[in-house]
Amino acid sequence: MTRIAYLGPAGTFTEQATQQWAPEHAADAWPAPSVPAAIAALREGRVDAAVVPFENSVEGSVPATLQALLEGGDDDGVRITAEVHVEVQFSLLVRPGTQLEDVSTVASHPHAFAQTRDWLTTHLPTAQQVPEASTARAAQAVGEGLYDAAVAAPGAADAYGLVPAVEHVADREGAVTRFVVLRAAHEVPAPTGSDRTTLVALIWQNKPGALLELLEQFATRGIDLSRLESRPTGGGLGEYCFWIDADAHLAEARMREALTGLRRTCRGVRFLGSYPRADGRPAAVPAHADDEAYAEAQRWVETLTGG
Ligand SMILES: O=C(O)C(=O)C[C@]1(C(=O)O)C=C[C@@H](O)C=C1
Repeated sequence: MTRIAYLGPAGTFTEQATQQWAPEHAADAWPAPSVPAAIAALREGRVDAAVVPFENSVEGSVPATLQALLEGGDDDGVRITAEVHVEVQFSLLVRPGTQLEDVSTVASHPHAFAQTRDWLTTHLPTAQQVPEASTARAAQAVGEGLYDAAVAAPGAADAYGLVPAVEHVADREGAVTRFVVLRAAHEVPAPTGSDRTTLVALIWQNKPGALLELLEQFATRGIDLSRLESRPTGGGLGEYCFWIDADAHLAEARMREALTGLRRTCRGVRFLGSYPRADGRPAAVPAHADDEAYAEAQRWVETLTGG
């Protein structure tokens, strides 16, 4: 039995991701009130896995998740072990009988507001927007009479006795949110040939070429990057760290070499996991960068002293 924490309450997109990832355990999963609470439950051993939102194809990364992951210090053993993609659709949910013209307060998750901004500006220009911890928490609060409407997943309506006033309120159809499954104790799943590694690198400030040097660690080893994002460290204006998704696995020689290069040249490196890609796209490994090429080169170096 795998005990899972997810960003709750019931009816979030994160719950959908949990059902997709572990259908057999999802019914018993714990709906955490926030992303930090889900990750804290994992760190404290109260659950075996935590499912949290990571980034969205329209609005980008989820700051609460990135921040909570970094709070683990140098290495608390928390690892991303899987990713799940969920297509997100939004409805405007209300209590039965509420008309659109009666709506003066709308609640939702900030990422959901960002994805329905144009619709809300056009159709509810004077309504007050209230951020909540999740879309389902917003729907629950509407059910409790705290707000008039919630922007949430269509499926959240049933859980809280609501009905859709309007369906499909997203500004862009086909948006996808990427969720990650976290586990503790340094767990790294075996390579599959379609893997990603997530890292955070802190470069030396005011060092010309520091970012180029960071990128070179991957480029010279034939590793494709699928994501590179600079985010403030919180330590002062102008202090940034880089979030990196690299298309390679820790078990591969090219990735291990890149990590040693980062360790030597950066101010700090945080390894957050190697795990299978949700889309299953096979990694393109140049011939000069596969494990055999590294092994052959190593054997050659050893012959140089006549050994
Ligand atoms: O509030 C939810 O339902 C969530 O699962 C969180 C979340 C997010 O953090 O981006 C997930 C998907 C949507 O993009 C909006 C909200």
